Amino acid sequence: MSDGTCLRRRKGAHEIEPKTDLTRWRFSSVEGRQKWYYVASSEECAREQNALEAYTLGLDTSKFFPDLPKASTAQEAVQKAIKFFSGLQAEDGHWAMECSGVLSLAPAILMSCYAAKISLPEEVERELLRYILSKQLPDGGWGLHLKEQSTVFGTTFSYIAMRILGLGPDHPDVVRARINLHKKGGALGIPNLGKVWLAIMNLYSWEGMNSPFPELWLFPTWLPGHPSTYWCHARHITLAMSYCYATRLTVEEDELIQSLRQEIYVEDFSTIDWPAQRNNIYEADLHAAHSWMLDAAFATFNLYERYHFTSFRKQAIAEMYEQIKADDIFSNATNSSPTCKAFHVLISRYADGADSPAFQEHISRIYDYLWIGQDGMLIKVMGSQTWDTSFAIQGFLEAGVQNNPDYASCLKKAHEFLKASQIVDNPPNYQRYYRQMNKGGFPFSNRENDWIVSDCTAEAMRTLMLLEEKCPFIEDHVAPQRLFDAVNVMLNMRNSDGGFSSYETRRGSWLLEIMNSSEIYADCMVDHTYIECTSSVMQGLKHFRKRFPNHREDEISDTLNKALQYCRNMQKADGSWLGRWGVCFTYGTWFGLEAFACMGYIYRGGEACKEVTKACEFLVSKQMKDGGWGEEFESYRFRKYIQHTVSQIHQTSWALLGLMAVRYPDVRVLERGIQVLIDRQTLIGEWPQGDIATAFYKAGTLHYNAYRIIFPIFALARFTRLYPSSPVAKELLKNGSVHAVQSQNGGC
Ligand SMILES: CC(C)=CCC[C@@H](C)[C@H]1CC[C@@]2(C)C3=C(CC[C@]12C)[C@@]1(C)CC[C@H](O)C(C)(C)[C@@H]1CC3
Repeated sequence: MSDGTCLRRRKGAHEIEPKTDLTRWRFSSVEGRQKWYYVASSEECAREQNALEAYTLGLDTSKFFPDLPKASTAQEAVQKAIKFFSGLQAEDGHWAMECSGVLSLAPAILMSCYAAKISLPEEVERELLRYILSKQLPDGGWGLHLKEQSTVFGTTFSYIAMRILGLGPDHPDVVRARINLHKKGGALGIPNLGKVWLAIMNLYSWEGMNSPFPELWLFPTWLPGHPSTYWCHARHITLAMSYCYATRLTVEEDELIQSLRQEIYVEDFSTIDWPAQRNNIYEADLHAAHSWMLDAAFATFNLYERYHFTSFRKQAIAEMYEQIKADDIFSNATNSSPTCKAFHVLISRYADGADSPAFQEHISRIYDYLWIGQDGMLIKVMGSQTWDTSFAIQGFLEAGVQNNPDYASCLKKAHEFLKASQIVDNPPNYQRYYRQMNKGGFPFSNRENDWIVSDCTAEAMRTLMLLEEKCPFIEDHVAPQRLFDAVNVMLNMRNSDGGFSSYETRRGSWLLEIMNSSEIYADCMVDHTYIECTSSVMQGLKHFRKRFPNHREDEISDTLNKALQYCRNMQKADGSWLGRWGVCFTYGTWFGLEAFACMGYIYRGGEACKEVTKACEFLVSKQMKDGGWGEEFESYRFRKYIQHTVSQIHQTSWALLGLMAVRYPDVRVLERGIQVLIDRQTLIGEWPQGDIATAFYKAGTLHYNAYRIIFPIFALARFTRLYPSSPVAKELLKNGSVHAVQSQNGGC
């Protein structure tokens, strides 16, 4: 795939006509809680659509963002981009941009709503259908993510979703999908997570599943393989699936279900040998095969299942319910991920009752995950509110917008938002629920979600500090105690190898990966240590130490030194680092270089330490003919750099940011990259959508709509600040000599 058009199937957004009047959609957000709603045609729209709404929906935005002359320098380009992007800031100060790409999420929510008898507004349903149809592959099927070939999982889920949304079995797209599914042998080859949803929908027998052994939740935590040692996402998905399995939560049979039983299988439903399907997974769906140890464990669990003790089972159900409820309460029913959210909504309906406040709260929180983009409505993989806002502001400040009074209110609002995103207290009795202290941390999305991430904490804390240092007009500063809390939480997240994981400290060992039963994702059982998280925490702590040199001084120094050693240990022989949350070596190497830069390891007098030199050599060796960088998302799966055919805006920005962080001395290299960013900027000041920016767990990809804007802003701004005399930076100095301005304080 060359240019990212894969993100839009059917040759473009507008090939599938919108199913609602797009001008009637409105967006609201309070402290990052996002909500799209439709103003019925019988009602008066209380206000005109704003720039964010019109832009997100793909409507005409010329009255907000008129075409401007093409920028000829980095400075012009960055000013233009900031003017544009500040126009998209939401009313509560954050940037609300799509973070999407997991195609099973909307079908799962739809099945949950179907089973829990929740009716979504008609307009929401119509736009959900548009999105699903827009992602149908030419062969009639769907993958699990935007770059995947069609699979049984993707196709079965989208098929059921289309039927729930009202398309009949003879609709041409449904027919195409069915033919595709039948060619794959029907829905029986669906992986584990899919089997659970089919069983809930009464389309599959619980007998056809390997037992997840729900009693595991009653075992002591020191037992190897206890769920408390899993990565939080693996833990919570296992929890929800085990609860549904243990209670055999199943929707009543109705006409649609009877019909679906005929449609999604090749064989007669009543003749299927269910136990024989437990390990039946279609080849293209399988990304993490069972180990023999897992198969042996399943054989034991399945045997136990036949004779299990009812009293143990009851206790296990009660324990799992308590764990599930705790997450509902802590996360305000948004849960750790939308995958869990779909389960929890349904569990709440069955366990708490249709009229319970808990269930009603769950329904209202479905809207927190709904997002309408140019291809219709989808379920976000998470909101990226805090993350995107932190990087947007870092770029803005690097560009010096604090000196322009026009942006004062934008910066103030962002400051307010970030302040409001910090978690102010630990959840009650959190250790009981295998959580870690989170007081002072920041989430990826917004405070109400309650799940903090190490790098989101570091980036948000640093951004808040930068805002307060650079903007005299921001007076309502964060109390130092809140910054101390952020530092406490980060120090509490140190791993023994010196690095940092994402949500919690690393608990299980690599051995746990052998027991990965997800079948669709690899490397997802443990919260491993990541270069990105480690580097962000280092930059955050380094910045903090400048202002509070005596606060937990020894621990911070020790943490920084050990973290740097971790970075050294993780560097590959070719100088790169493997990034896990962005594609891939380019992303990882950017963070690796920032880590070294913030510790003062930059080029001086044309020389740098060997780690920095090698990393720069690696990046420079990957610079493409046009001056940009481009790496295929498959690099992560194959663990080697795979060259893209087209340079990508986000990767060009990451590579440039890394090189500039360490003051790479050959400015020509930087200028060529910067020129790509200038040339590709559109007339309104944004950049066109490129290829996918994130690959995770070896078999997932994510689409971040903000990355093609925030990272070029950051790179252009850093270039303009560091190399003002480059002819590519500023018009005024066009004839000046080209040299780097060495700064003493590294990239932080
Ligand atoms: C089908 C399934 C399992 C869906 C759930 C997906 C979530 C578990 C994924 C989606 C987005 C995701 C990849 C993300 C992250 C963790 C796992 C997430 C939440 C984190 C927070 C990890 C730390 C990273 O540095 C960064 C902050 C970039 C990402 C953001 C997205």
